[in-house]
Amino acid sequence: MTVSFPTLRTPDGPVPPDAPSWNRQRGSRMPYDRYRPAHERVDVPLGGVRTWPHHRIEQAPLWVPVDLRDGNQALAEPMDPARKQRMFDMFVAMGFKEIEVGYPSASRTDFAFVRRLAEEGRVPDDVTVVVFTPARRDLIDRTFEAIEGLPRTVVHMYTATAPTWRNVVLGHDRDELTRLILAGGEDVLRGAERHRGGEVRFEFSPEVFNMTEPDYALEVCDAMTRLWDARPDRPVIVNLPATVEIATPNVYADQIEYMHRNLARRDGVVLSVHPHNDRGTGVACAELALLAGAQRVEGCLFGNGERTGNVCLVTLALNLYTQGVDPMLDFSDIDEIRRTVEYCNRLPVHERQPYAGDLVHTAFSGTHQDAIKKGLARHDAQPSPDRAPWDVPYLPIDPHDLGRSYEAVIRVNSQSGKGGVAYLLQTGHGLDLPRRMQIEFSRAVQTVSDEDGQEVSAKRLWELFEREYLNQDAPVRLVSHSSVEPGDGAHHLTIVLDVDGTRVTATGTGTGPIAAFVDALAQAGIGVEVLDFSEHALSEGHDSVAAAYAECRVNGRVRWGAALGASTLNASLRAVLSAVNRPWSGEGDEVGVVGAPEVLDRVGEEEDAVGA
Ligand SMILES: CC(=O)SCCNC(=O)CCNC(=O)[C@H](O)C(C)(C)COP(=O)(O)OP(=O)(O)OC[C@H]1O[C@@H](n2cnc3c(N)ncnc32)[C@H](O)[C@@H]1OP(=O)(O)O
Ligand SMILES: CC(C)C(=O)C(=O)O
Ligand SMILES: [Mg+2]
Repeated sequence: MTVSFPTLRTPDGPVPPDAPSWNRQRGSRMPYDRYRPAHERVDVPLGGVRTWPHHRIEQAPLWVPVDLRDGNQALAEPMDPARKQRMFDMFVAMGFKEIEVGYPSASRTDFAFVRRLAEEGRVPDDVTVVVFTPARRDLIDRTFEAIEGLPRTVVHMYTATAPTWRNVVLGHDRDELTRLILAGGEDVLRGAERHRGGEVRFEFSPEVFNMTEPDYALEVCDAMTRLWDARPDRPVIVNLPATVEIATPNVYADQIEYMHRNLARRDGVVLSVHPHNDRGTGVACAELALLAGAQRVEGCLFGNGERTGNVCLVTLALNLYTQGVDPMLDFSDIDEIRRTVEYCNRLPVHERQPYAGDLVHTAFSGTHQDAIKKGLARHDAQPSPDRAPWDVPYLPIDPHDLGRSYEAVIRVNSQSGKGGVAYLLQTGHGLDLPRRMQIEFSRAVQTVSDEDGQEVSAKRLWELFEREYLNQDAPVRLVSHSSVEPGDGAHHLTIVLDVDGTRVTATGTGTGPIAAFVDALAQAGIGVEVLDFSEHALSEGHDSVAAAYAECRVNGRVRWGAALGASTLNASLRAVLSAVNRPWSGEGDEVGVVGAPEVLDRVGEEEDAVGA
């Protein structure tokens, strides 16, 4: 069936003449030619001489969350003071040492929040707050009013420097804009001289740095570090934003390396980056920028921020962590961090958000589940699993490290296989199903999930297991049994059965209790052959003591039975009956006599009877 989408036009332009035969894509009628490639919009420095591809990130940069300013200004409902305070306190608890707390000249709420930090002494001794201002005297003065009494502050001044902003927004050519920026810088200097209280340092951002001519960005930044007398003992932060992402991350890296190599007073400069995520590559930009010489990264938790957001600091820091580099931040309760950010921003964190989304440690698909189950089993077999090297397939990080349990790691739907099903029964109920039984049961589960198209919850999975194997309304039930071992190697077992409401007593003999049971069943007219058998004690915390599984041939059909029991013997006998009783479709399905059975009183030697 062809479905029509009336507003769409299947591309019907020519197939490019040089297209290979395996690619039949045609030209679209989208007006892509309205857009220009990055290399036509900005000069890209460093062609052929870049060094960043050869570097590695071996230590965490200085992380600076800008959620309380850049993130906040992007919210339909900006944070109220309580929300701001809660986020600030969380940043402190996580280990951030430099925190941008707002744009105090922008609103009364921002101003009041900074005042509260100052007046109530809420900034710990080792934390520096950053406040943001444009290069306008009235707003700079107001900014200094806000920080009066704060122990350590960075005053962060910004002005857009790219041609479109110069021409369209600010109406200044390069020289005029440099003068405006330097005038702002002087106002900041004066504010700092008059400032009563603790230390003030300076930060300058040429907004839209990534679209600014490299020589002009360099000229303006050098002018600012000269004006502010950048020195190693009182460094100036030069923050180079990709305010709107327009290029692949390698271009940003080239731009950062160019500045890193050419900035004057480099040892008096903290080189900072501030990527946004318009192309979805904010994280890549930040990482490549670190390779290129950046020392400080501004971003927001879970990537809040204007449009597609700021670079996500959680992803960046945990990317380092999974390389064995200390992120110098604490993520050991990622869900608490996520809840706090969701509360403050009134925005949900996506289920697929790296490291923190609800689904990111979850596997639905069968082969992934199988691999994870095997990987976790191997991992847990090591002496101290919590400290052991992590190498579990499909899980780039141990969810435990983030305060998560393994419970959500495996979830079952129609894409799942035996591994996931077995894992859930094992973790939820302590059952260790034999491999062929896993295969059999997962088919039953798949039939159900295929039919209703939905996820099979752990509760539903257990109901299915009970229905398949532990059914109490079965036609043949074991009422009682008593066994005797006279010492001649033989085992004698007397059983009382309830067969469709009729009591039947029978006695059997065999080399072990199961063989004797099978013999007794045969005497009672029930033919069954036990092909494989296993049992185990349930893991701690489960009420019953034993689980038993029996693979049986009944009426020429092979199927598994299972039972839980207060004793191993009880569970074992009822596991055999479970196989006898299980409903299945097909011909000649009644329970019937098949002659004297040959019984195996052993575990796991049979070849795969059900198929892999
Ligand atoms: C990439 C970024 O995130 S930059 C930060 C952006 N954040 C915000 O804007 C949030 C807070 N801002 C605000 O609340 C307001 O913009 C205020 C209170 C700061 C200023 O408000 P207003 O005085 O009404 O000015 P408005 O918002 O219209 O700003 C535009 C004016 O500032 C000028 N301007 C813009 N950026 C800068 C700058 N960095 N330095 C100096 N002047 C600037 C513009 O040229 C324009 O001037 P004009 O009115 O002479 O044409
Ligand atoms: C650092 C400032 C100017 C900013 O938020 C940006 O450019 O994105
Ligand atoms: Mg920004």
